Amino acid sequence: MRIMKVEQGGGSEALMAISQEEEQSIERHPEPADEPRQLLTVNQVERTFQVGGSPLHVLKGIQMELRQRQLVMLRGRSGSGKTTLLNCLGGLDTPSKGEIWFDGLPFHTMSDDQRTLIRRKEMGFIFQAFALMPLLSAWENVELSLRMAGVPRSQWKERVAQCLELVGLEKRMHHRPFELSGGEQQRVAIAKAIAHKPKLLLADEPTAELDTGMSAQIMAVFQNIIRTEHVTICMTTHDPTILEVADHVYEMVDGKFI
Ligand SMILES: Nc1ncnc2c1ncn2[C@@H]1O[C@H](COP(=O)(O)OP(=O)(O)OP(=O)(O)O)[C@@H](O)[C@H]1O
Repeated sequence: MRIMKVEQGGGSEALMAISQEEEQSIERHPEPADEPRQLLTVNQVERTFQVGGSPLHVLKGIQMELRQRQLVMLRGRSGSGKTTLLNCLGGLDTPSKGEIWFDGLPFHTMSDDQRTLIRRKEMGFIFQAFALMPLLSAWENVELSLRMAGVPRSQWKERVAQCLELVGLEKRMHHRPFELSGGEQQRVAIAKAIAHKPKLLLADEPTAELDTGMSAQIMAVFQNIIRTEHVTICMTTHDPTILEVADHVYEMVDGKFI
């Protein structure tokens, strides 16, 4: 049995026990070598919430796939279900029906602890709930992410410098969030989310608070990290001006893709 730290909303941490047997019981089911490489497959996913005693069907049979090194966008009106889907993809929530396969792992049948383990090692998040720590510098924020992911301390310095450079913040490394612009803060959030070399980066409205110029810069950073870090990015957006850089756009209306 070992004890690990897990993130909670608002950046706080909790201790969670993960048994060795549980770690070992996570079996991957790799795809046959002759098929194209998919990172994530979503099969007929539904998510229903109970609200005031009645069911609210938020996801109504979602079918999608993410391949390695793709930039995929989920677009749709407020309330269409984008965040709910992103939460399911990241294992923060589980579907009521259907399957989610992440890199050969059946996310839909795994325990919360198993999903937490995979999430910490193989996914990065740019969500409000995983926002920057306000009293820590850009450098310390990225370092914290490596500490949380269990990366050996000896690797921190080089990796933090590399990530801040990747997002173009090498000259602002020691600034704290309130000393940075909105776009720069978002770049720290990106550096923090990719520091532990995840396979999948999930971002909920990463350009929502930014003007057109800054949004374009963030998209350029995304394209850069796909090229250099070989990560797959899935993000939600309302912004029609950034859609052209996506490899694929899923349009969501009332819990379904159209
Ligand atoms: N835990 C929950 N319990 C009950 N209803 C929920 C829950 N989470 C989401 N919903 C409902 O599901 C619907 C879709 O919400 P969701 O946040 O996924 O939409 P969205 O497309 O991301 O919207 P926005 O663009 O405004 O963020 C909303 O009507 C919301 O109220």
